[in-house]
Amino acid sequence: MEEYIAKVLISREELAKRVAELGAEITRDYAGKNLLVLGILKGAVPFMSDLIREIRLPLAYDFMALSSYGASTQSSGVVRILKDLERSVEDVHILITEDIVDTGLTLNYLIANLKARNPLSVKVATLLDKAGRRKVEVSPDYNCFSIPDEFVVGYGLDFNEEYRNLPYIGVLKPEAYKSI
Ligand SMILES: O=P(O)(O)OC[C@H]1O[C@H](OP(=O)(O)OP(=O)(O)O)[C@H](O)[C@@H]1O
Ligand code: HPA
Ligand SMILES: [Mg+2]
Repeated sequence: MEEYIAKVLISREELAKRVAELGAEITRDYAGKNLLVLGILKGAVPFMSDLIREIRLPLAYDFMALSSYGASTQSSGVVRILKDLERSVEDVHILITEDIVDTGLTLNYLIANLKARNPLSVKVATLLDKAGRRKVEVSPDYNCFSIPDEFVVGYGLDFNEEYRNLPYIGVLKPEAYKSI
């Protein structure tokens, strides 16, 4: 699997350190609040799983699965909900966890959709922010790492469903794209 990794962008140790810092910040900000951590399947799973164990507060967590509409590889901004929340959110502060904010189209849709359900608040924690690719104005409230416009994999991020289980964030070699 790792023969296709050109370089390690963020090491396992750097990930753990930064996720712990973010967890401490969220612990301070949400003390005394009814917190629902929302994981966006599938990429957010490793980040969310590590982050919730660094948040030293009572919390609930749930998941949503979203899909960009249509067969195009270019996201259209129209998003379908494949799996929704299990209960109403009017009494909770929602913290969305994402692996990456890229064009921002997914998050833009999701925030509007959640706000329409009248939660106490909606904020976003992302592992990676690729701000150079933004198509809509959306900025995460918490971000672990800002990254350049390179296609990254690992720690939840996939290429064609592979590489999600790498324990670090890596950049793919061009051969990886050509081999499929
Ligand atoms: O800012 P955007 O351009 O909208 O891109 C970001 C979204 O794309 C990825 O999800 P993907 O659809 O690949 O699903 P996955 O998490 O199952 O890999 C990622 O996990 C974000 O949800
Ligand atoms: O760089 C990326 N890698 C994997 N999935 C992604 N989804 C948006 N950007 C990326
Ligand atoms: Mg993906």
